[in-house]
Amino acid sequence: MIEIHNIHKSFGDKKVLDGISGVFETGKTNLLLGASGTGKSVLLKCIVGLIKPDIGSVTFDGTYFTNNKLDIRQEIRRKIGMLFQSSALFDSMSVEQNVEFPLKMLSDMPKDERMDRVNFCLQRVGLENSNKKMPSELSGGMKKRVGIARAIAPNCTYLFCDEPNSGLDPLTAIKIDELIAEITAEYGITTIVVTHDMNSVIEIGEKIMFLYEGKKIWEGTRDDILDTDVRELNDFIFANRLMRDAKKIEEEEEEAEQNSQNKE
Ligand SMILES: Nc1ncnc2c1ncn2[C@@H]1O[C@H](COP(=O)(O)OP(=O)(O)OP(=O)(O)O)[C@@H](O)[C@H]1O
Repeated sequence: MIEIHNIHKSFGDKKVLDGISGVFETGKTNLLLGASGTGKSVLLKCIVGLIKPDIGSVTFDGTYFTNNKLDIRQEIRRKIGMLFQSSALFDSMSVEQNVEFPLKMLSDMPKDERMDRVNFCLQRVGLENSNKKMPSELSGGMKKRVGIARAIAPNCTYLFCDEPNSGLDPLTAIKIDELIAEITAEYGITTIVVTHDMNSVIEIGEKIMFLYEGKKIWEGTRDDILDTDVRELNDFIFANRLMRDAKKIEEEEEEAEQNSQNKE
């Protein structure tokens, strides 16, 4: 479980995060949702320690991260897997070498064990026959899969994904979302996904935190998001025509059910 407490961050006189607190649960895909520029990526960077918050703290499974001693922060960092928006694969390395890279850097595993782990992770993401391929030979979806395999290779406890399905077609995007959610549940990882994609919310939003102008103004699950009465969240959700149609169908079904109950 990751807990954040009263996170504030400004750049000059621009306030980006304004006192955000919350809990990201273990074994769940926790979504950080919000429109462009609301501070999602800055919050993610504060959590992983790439940006230091001005005020506030982050705790990983009860251990303070922010402002703690370097060795303790390094130990937590070793448990973090990151999936970047662009996949960020090393172009000059094969698929296998990309996935092996964090094991070489972060562990003293012998070569044969490393290769077992690489093969296991590639198989888990559905890329068992792609070891020797170069990133330039891969589709966008395959690159994301390699990125996921690389993130989980060192047995991460925490997984951070910054807009993991950006640039993918809708079907591939859903597959990547599902893969992240499956791996999260299977290995009991605490996963945080930054997104502004309502499809992701519907597919994998077990726990959602909605940010608006640097504040958390709503949290809940995909099951209750359509019934929210928070105006800013409603505006965000129903800017999408498909979501407006889904809501209309839901209301019509409820009305029909009500009518039939009244008749009985
Ligand atoms: N290093 C920085 N220096 C100054 N301003 C920054 C810095 N990083 C982010 N910002 C500003 O903070 C605000 C929030 O940015 P952030 O990237 O967190 O938004 P976001 O919600 O992730 O948006 P998007 O969905 O478009 O990625 C933006 O106005 C951005 O310009």
